[in-house]
Amino acid sequence: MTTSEYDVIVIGAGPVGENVADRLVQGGLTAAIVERELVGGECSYWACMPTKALLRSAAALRAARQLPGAREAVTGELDVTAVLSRRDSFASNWKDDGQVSWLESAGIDLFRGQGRISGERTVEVTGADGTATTLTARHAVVVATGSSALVPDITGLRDARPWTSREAASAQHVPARLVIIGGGVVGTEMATAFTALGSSVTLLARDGVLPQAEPFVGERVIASLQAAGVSVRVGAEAAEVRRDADGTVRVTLAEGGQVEADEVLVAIGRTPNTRDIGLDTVGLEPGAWLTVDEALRVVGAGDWLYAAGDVNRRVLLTHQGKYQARNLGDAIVARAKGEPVDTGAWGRHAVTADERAVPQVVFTDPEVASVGLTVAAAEAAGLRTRVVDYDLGWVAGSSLHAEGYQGTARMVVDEDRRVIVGFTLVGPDVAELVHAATIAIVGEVPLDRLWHAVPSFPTVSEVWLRLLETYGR
Ligand SMILES: Cc1cc2nc3c(=O)[nH]c(=O)nc-3n(C[C@H](O)[C@H](O)[C@H](O)COP(=O)(O)OP(=O)(O)OC[C@H]3O[C@@H](n4cnc5c(N)ncnc54)[C@H](O)[C@@H]3O)c2cc1C
Ligand SMILES: NC(=O)c1ccc[n+]([C@@H]2O[C@H](COP(=O)([O-])OP(=O)(O)OC[C@H]3O[C@@H](n4cnc5c(N)ncnc54)[C@H](O)[C@@H]3O)[C@@H](O)[C@H]2O)c1
Repeated sequence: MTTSEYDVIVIGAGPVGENVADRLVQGGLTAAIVERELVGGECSYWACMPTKALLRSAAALRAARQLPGAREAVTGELDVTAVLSRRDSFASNWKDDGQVSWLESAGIDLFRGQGRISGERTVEVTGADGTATTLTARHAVVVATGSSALVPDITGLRDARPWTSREAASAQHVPARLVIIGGGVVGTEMATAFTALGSSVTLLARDGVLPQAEPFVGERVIASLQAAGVSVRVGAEAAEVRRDADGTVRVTLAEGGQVEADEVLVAIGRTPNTRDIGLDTVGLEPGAWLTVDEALRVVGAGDWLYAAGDVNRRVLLTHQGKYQARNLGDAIVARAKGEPVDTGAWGRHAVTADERAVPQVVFTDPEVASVGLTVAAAEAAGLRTRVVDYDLGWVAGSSLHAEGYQGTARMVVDEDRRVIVGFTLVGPDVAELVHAATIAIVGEVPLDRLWHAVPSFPTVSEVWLRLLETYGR
């Protein structure tokens, strides 16, 4: 067994772990990172990147088909082999050489293997060949071990060899029939992708489609999925799953009836990767999400253990995890150097945006882009709100962008402060519009000042002016 000492040890080299380590080294500390699979984590190989690659070509084709002139030039169908091959390259063919080189260039030491906390400021790494290395940290240990797909206890499901998001994102063939359990982000994105790739898709959305979003979002996505041929079963619950000897999967529904498919994808949320990371050695419960305070310190574990990214359950998104990583990395550096740390609201080391301004884009057809609070969330937070909706199809830029453009924008205003606290867009290509709303919310820009932020004509962004006009001056 060998022992090495670093200022900080990071467990998990996903996007969050990598960014924490980078900030630490840029701040002058030494950092070791421990990874048991591929450097780059879920996002690079089985989540964000490959799924968006699966979706993008079909989206471009749809966009061309919505425009006279371009439409006539599209004479063929989606080339599924080319899409899968492009997806493979976006997943770096499931090899992490590029990310390993980046770690080297950033001055971060990589230890491959399962990392387990084995006491205060100590992490033991067990390599694939059984070799053990003990790492000790002068200042802190950061857990950034992420999350995995949650597979529920539905009778027969595990024996039916279900797909999780991993198998969907890395699929090497397109099943003729796909049944998806869960109407959330993974369920709707994968229904969009696989129906475009040629699968006959059934979506079992027990709790509705994208139920966390503004209600008009689910309505529009359901309509569009149905128009694309997806069978959307709102309220349907899978009670039993069986795979026949010939490979056919049969999902029996709680309300009666059966859906037959070639593959079943489970997309009902995530579970934290904390089962085997030595939490018991520091008095914490293995398998639980790690609860953190405003400084991202793990509650109940002393002042040396931090958790960032999916594993702390604050926000399960790459960009928000990386935001936590940057601010946490800088805070650890500041503490190590005896410099002041500011975790007060919007402070340099705070993660205030996690509560007030989380942007998310769902790459369905149409796209959904939102930031901040929904009306329901704003009211639950006790805010006196005014809601302004605008039909994106009425904006000159939208009608130029696509024939028969359909979409909606909603602005939620805190009436007491006259600032925007929530913004939701649904419509073709709205993804790139949401950052303006993020800036307005984070900057707490008063509505009176927003009248001076003039959107270019004729762009879809002119919806900002229309929303202000509808709100009134
Ligand atoms: C299908 C899908 C699509 C998604 N699309 C998007 C998207 O478009 N945009 C977006 O913002 N988010 C998206 N997400 C969410 C995003 O993938 C996660 O929020 C992000 O990956 C979290 O990063 P992380 O670093 O916290 O964890 P992870 O990416 O899960 O990385 C954790 C790393 O830790 C390693 N690890 C775990 N335990 C140990 C251990 N004991 N020892 C050593 N190593 C360990 C793992 O192998 C892994 O490499 C998507 C998620 C899914 C499932
Ligand atoms: N574009 C993106 O930003 C993107 C894309 C994919 C995933 N993600 C992230 O990955 C995470 C996981 O996505 P997800 O879709 O698995 O989770 P999710 O929480 O978005 O959706 C899961 C859905 O399944 C439903 N559900 C829960 N238990 C169920 C059960 N037993 N039977 C049927 N339905 C059930 C829930 O009500 C929910 O609507 C999300 O938190 C999301 O932020 C992000």
